[in-house]
Amino acid sequence: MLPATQVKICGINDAGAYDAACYAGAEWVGFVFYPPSPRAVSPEQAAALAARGGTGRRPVNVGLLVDADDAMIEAVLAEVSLGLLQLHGMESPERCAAIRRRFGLPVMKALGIGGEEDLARLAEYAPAVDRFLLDAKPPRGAALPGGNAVSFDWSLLAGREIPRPWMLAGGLTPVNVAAAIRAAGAPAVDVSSGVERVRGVKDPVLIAAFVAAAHAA
Ligand SMILES: O=C(O)c1ccccc1NCC(=O)[C@H](O)[C@H](O)COP(=O)(O)O
Repeated sequence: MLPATQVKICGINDAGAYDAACYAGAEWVGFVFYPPSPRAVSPEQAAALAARGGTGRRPVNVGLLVDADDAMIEAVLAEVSLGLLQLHGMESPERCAAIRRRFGLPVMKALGIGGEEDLARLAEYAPAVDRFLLDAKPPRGAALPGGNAVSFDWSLLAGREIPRPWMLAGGLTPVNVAAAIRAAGAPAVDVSSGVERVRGVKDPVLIAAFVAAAHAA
């Protein structure tokens, strides 16, 4: 039997969402350390959420950073234990490699995919990262570099050899995630807006529905 598609719930910022992700069996939870985001948490808030127990299997904690300097990463890691750093800004391959080296943690680089030219960047980044998050490009004028509920053409990834483990993101919802997994051949998926009814506020029912749909796909 093929392993189930793995799931990351991004932008966890309250206990109900954290518990729902654990209970549903999500493999990763993402904490956004980017103050302009409505989903942002402080390192202390993330630590308190990650310390919650008795809610099922514990997911891997992912720290989402946007062009963070070393001091910021140090401040986060001083408070919360992370298993993966998600770099969601304009970090170069050299910067990704430097972060991986300095902090000794696996790095996932987020790349916006709009066409073939974006897929060519995968080879540039592959030696410097452990995983890719393939997301939609932010719409023109968007306030955030991710988490914008926008999808891209999933068929761009069909049959493609991606040089690192990867997850699909961008505009996924409990309703479309199974189709997206099939179209892209995604081994893992990431969601933020699609499990919110109000921007920045996760809905436990939608989290459960999303994880169930992805695991069953
Ligand atoms: O979610 C945010 O607020 C955010 C802020 C800054 C950079 C990235 C951000 N989110 C990135 C994610 O990991 C999202 O899950 C991914 O872009 C998909 O988002 P969505 O389309 O909302 O599911």
